[in-house]
Amino acid sequence: MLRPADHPAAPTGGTGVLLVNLGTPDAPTTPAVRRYLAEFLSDPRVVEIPRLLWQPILRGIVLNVRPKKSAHAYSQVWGPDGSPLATITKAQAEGLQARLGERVMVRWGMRYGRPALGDELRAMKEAGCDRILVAPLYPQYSGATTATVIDALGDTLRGMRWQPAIRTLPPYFDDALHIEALRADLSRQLAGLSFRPEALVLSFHGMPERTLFLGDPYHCQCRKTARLLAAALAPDWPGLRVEVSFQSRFGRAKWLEPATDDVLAREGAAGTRRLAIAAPGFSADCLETLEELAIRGQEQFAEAGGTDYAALDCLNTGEAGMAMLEALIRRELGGWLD
Ligand SMILES: C=CC1=C(C)c2cc3[nH]c(cc4nc(cc5[nH]c(cc1n2)c(C)c5CCC(=O)O)C(CCC(=O)O)=C4C)c(C)c3C=C
Ligand SMILES: [Fe+2]
Ligand SMILES: [Fe+2]
Repeated sequence: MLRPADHPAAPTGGTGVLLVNLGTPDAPTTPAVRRYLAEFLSDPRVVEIPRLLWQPILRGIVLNVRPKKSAHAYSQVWGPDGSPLATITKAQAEGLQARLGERVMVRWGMRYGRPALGDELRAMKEAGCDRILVAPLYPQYSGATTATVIDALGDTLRGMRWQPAIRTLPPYFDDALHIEALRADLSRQLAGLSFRPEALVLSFHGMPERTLFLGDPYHCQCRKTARLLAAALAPDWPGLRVEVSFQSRFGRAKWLEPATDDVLAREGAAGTRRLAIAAPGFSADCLETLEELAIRGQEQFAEAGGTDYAALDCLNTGEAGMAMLEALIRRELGGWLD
């Protein structure tokens, strides 16, 4: 038994911020994507089909078919430092560290794959953080994203004898700071295009439609972000028509509509020739924006008759997005910064 004098000297008194995003494979290869999808798609928050029914489908079909297709898609967007989602999230953490200064420790972690958010949280506690703000980088709340980060956080805390105090960043879908960051960043990008778009499509990640009827606020929060952003853009972009769509459908169930690929085809068929698309639900560019919107979206719109197409960047590490992140986090840290 330890006497007080023998007690290991644990550093204390520190404040930490842990940025969390979804996660991504370690490599754009079929085995790495299979490992990642096995973890991601086994989360009952993500696929809400009873385990005994879903696991045989996942192991017997999905994980034999999808990883090869997805690995090809990842290989088209993979950068010199790895997956864009990981590279950008890391750069956001470094940028935030520089903005907040050395009194706060900023780290980043992923819900699925590496670096695992639980490992990061434990490392922060061991380094002396006894107050930690966990910030899921999802502007809109959904059970499949925000809630599952909090679940994993709870699992990690359950394994700790001496837990840090925890705060979590609330969803910021309608926060004036967020809408202003999106307005400023998208305006800057629209002004830099070589053409003037007739329409701006705001594409959000989809969800099974039944989650809306079960009370998940995701759909309404996406709609509200879009409505506020459209109103904020209107003075500088008169006549720019703003449309909302939902991308990345998965499986056979009905997903939120309208689907992004249908909207692009419909716009082209209706005579729209110049179109821009943005993804205000994603805090960092990733497979879903760089491959699905920038590459496949362009093909879909061109096939439908469109001539000019631009997939705009997410907030990433731009000034508008980083200033927003700093302000949201300073506000949430409040007295922890004193
Ligand atoms: C049932 C399946 C899925 C649900 C529900 C879902 C919700 C959801 N996802 C994001 C954000 C991202 N998803 C990303 C990739 C991705 N999503 C699914 C499936 C569901 N997502 C799959 C199978 C994949 C992997 C790629 C593929 O095989 O198509 C990503 C990008 C990850 C990356 O590595 O770049 C993000 C980000 C949200 C916000 C959301 C619900 C609101
Ligand atoms: Fe997804
Ligand atoms: Fe809604």
